Amino acid sequence: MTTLHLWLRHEVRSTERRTPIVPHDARRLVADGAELTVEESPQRIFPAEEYEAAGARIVPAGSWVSAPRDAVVLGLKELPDEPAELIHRHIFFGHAYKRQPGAADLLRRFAAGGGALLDLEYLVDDQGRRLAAFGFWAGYLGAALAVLQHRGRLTAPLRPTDKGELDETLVRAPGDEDFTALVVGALGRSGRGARIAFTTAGVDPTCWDLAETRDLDRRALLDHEVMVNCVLATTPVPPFVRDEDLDDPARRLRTLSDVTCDVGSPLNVLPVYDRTTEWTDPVRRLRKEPPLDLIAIDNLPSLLPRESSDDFSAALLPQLLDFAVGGPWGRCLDRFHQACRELGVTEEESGRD
Ligand SMILES: NC(=O)c1ccc[n+]([C@@H]2O[C@H](COP(=O)([O-])OP(=O)(O)OC[C@H]3O[C@@H](n4cnc5c(N)ncnc54)[C@H](O)[C@@H]3O)[C@@H](O)[C@H]2O)c1
Repeated sequence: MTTLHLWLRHEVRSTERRTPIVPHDARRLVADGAELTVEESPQRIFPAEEYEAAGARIVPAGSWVSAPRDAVVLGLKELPDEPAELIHRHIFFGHAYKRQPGAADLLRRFAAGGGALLDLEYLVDDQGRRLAAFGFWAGYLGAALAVLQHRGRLTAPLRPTDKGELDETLVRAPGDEDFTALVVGALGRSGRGARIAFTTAGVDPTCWDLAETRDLDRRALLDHEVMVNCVLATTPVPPFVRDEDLDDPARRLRTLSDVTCDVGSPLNVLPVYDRTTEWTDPVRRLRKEPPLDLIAIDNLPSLLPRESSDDFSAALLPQLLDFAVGGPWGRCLDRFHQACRELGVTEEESGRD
């Protein structure tokens, strides 16, 4: 059996402090016989020294481009624009299989170099269930920001924090008024996170999932003052909120937090806005009268980099310890080849399969 050589890369996005493997789990990989190389990274929440103490070799940021060809490069988010040809197997969220902008260009780089994308979004068990995901903390933060906004306590710009500090701001203070809240997609990962954040804030939300939206009671939805959308839509459904609902004088909804952020997609259940909000400006007023504020941040878990990395890494570790040709990684590779075919990207014979 060949030894896995895993190469943890630096993230190019400067606000990305998360990591897919934390030092504690790096130690397990090394103990299991994996060779682990870790790039220095100024913003990663865990310093390189902790990986070194776990048995990893430390190398400069971005040096994966000259890593041995058999190294598997591990990251979370986008690669830099260079090199044009990608010769390695890369594990990260490629966001390239739903015809996103730049998808074909990325796949072409892999095809040109004979490398492959093992997309973390498509690392699934034999039932198709995701094996490692950040959803819980996305929902937790989506609900937490909605509570803070609704109570007039959200300050911008947002900055990464830890759960203890965040929870202190969530605890109900004297003078905080009761409000009604709704979590849609409540049975999923992010829905669970949202429910727990509401509980921390002393709010008992209404919880809806597929059964409750099948015959949507939009009036009941609009009667909630705060709504957090956590659905993972796979087929188009009637929108939960429409433009005309925003103009409805009877609407009680004041704060809308969209964790799903499917803006622009045909599957979008909240087609009432056209762009996400940012850490610098997390809230956008959609209507003045009655007021409605939107929060739609698409990188929520990065606001709790330590907790979200710990959870993600714990889920990914067993898969890395069993990095085999078939199984979940085989399915990832099949999905990569399928995406190349769908986008008309011709792969060279890489002899990798
Ligand atoms: N904003 C962010 O930073 C961020 C981060 C991670 C994930 N996400 C997104 O959050 C969404 C949810 O992710 P997840 O990991 O919680 O998914 P999940 O699959 O664990 O849960 C989704 C839930 O939505 C429910 N659902 C689907 N369609 C529904 C409908 N029409 N009505 C009611 N419920 C419905 C499902 O039954 C399920 O319980 C995804 O779109 C994901 O991409 C956003």
